[in-house]
Amino acid sequence: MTDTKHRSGFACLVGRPNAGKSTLTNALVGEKIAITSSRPQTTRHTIRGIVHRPDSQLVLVDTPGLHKPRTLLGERLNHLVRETLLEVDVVGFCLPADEKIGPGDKFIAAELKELRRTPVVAIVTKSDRVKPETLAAHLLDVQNLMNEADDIIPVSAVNGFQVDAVSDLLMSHLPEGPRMYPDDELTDEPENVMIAELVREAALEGVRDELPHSLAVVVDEVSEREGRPESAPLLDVHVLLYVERDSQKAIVIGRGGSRLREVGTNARREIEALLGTRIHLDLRVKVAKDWQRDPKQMQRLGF
Ligand SMILES: Nc1nc2c(ncn2[C@@H]2O[C@H](COP(=O)(O)OP(=O)(O)OP(=O)(O)O)[C@@H](O)[C@H]2O)c(=O)[nH]1
Repeated sequence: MTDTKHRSGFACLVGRPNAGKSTLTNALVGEKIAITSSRPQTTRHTIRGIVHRPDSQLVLVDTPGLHKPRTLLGERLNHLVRETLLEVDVVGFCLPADEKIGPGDKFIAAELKELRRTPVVAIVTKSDRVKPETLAAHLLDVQNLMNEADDIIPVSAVNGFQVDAVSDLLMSHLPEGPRMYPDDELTDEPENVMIAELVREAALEGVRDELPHSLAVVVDEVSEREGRPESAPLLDVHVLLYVERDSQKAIVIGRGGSRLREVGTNARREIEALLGTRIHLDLRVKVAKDWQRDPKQMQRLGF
């Protein structure tokens, strides 16, 4: 390549719930920062990961699933997604290889066509889940869905197939520009938001009901424990989990508090890895009635 100019800019991944956006973000960035879960729609906050190369820097904005709004929360998410789409240099449209193109994908494709100026790369995710001939047929379907000028690329975030190629392709659409972040920066998401996401992820694990939409997690306070030796600091992290109904509170807490203890243990491990220091994690579950439909409560909970 003769082009040695440095490039930098923003990309965001869109796609219907469960399309593999968070997992791909992690694979591109190479460290766990976005939250993955087998439940749809767990990524509420815009989380940025940064891919560093000697000649380019790609800032990834991981957006919540673009979908038809069901509640006030859904409407706000979509507004956030649209704003993000207009601000970035390139959009990666994730379509899982193991599912046929559906109304959700068509809805997003139509939204993307409205963008006009922003280039779109169609990323066919989870390619490890299908046979080559199924993948080939799927790529043709995706091509028919997209504009002629759009790039199409298959990838697997799980076995690493073409992950670097996806970075290259996204980076090729970035404008010339200097580095925007230091090399060791992986995300500029405030730590508290990441802590809240890790607790949320742990609390949703294995819960087989409508909880995902009803659980909001807020970090109340983080403080350094006094009187600890300098070589072994301890952080006290107080986190509030808001649910909408008493019945959901019971689910989160579990019999005799057993489930909440397990959530705490799992989340603590992740948060300690994130912060690189030992923590004491204090979890409280509260009921905020119908918070999803109440703009004031939503604001308080950070939406
Ligand atoms: N086999 C395989 N599974 C994948 C791959 N990428 C994602 N998955 C799985 O697909 C599921 C959904 O992945 P996520 O990354 O959470 O999807 P998402 O699009 O961020 O989902 P939302 O947050 O709901 O919008 C998870 O169970 C992942 O483990 C892949 O490349 N191969």
